[in-house]
Amino acid sequence: MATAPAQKISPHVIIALPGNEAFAQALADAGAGELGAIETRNFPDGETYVRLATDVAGKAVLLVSTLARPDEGFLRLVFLADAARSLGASTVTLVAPYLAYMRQDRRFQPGEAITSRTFARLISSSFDRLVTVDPHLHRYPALSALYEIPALTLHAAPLLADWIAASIAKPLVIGPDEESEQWVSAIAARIGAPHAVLRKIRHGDRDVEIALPDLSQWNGLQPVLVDDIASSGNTLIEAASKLTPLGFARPDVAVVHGIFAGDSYERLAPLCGRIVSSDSVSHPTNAIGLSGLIAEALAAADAPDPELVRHRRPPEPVDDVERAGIDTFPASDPPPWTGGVA
Ligand SMILES: O=P(O)(O)OC[C@H]1O[C@@H](O)[C@H](O)[C@@H]1O
Repeated sequence: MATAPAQKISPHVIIALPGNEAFAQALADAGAGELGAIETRNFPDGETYVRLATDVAGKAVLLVSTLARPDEGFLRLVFLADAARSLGASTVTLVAPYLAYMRQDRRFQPGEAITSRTFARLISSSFDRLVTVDPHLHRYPALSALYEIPALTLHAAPLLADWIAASIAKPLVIGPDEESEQWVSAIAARIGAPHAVLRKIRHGDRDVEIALPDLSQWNGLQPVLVDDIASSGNTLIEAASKLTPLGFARPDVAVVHGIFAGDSYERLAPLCGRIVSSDSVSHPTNAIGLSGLIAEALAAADAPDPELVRHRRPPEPVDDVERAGIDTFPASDPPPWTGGVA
């Protein structure tokens, strides 16, 4: 998998949330720090148990968790962040290669929750810093408009561009909607290829309509659809299905966040040539590694950061009972409350 090289070593403790072990390992391999360990499970009543199995006192902790299915692991994430803080971590950074809850960014219907705001507030109250890649900034100009903590916003467009340049002869870079103009123009400029942007009308969560401008001047080029997210996949499916009747070859697809919910990948694949994604969300299409990009950005950000210092909450007093519980029982000898809540 292609990935950008890291420049410097950062002394972080990298802790993977379940399902993020490969990404955390890649971050460690890219020089972002050393892996730490956790123990986590569910009590019989469904509540979440977490334990930091690595000493984090005085250390800068990276909690690595893609947020592709945020509702499933959110409590575990904030429990771990809180545990790290209360056990004396110097900073707790959320590394979320895919950042969830960015698309409900206004009230589309009366009475709706603007979940992007609520989610940002919850994350901001648990972490000192956020690192993410291509968050879906549509109506927000930047994450700072939403998040109360410093946020490193990284961009995968150069990596996607390099994949296209290395893999596709004579590409025509196509964005499926106006929002994608920002990525496709940057990618096309980097590789010296033409680009076009389609028009999308969204009728519902899974219902989109795509209209094409006149693309006849590009006949003979290999279309490559580029987007930030494939969720229901219907944006890409609609776009791909409109191109071949015009005489284009089946388009290749390069997407940053390949969520590919449900059977979307199975429905999209027959319409396309190659489909690749970054490893922000684990999926068989992963071909573009983000760990080097993130490790490099973290190393740069480790230079003294007045913003981070200003936002950092004071260390919390360590709870004696909690420390006794952690210190008294070795990992092989679980504490007496292991069986669940009395
Ligand atoms: O059509 P699906 O895959 O559900 O949703 C992804 C699309 O919806 C937009 O917000 C994204 O930028 C992308 O174009």
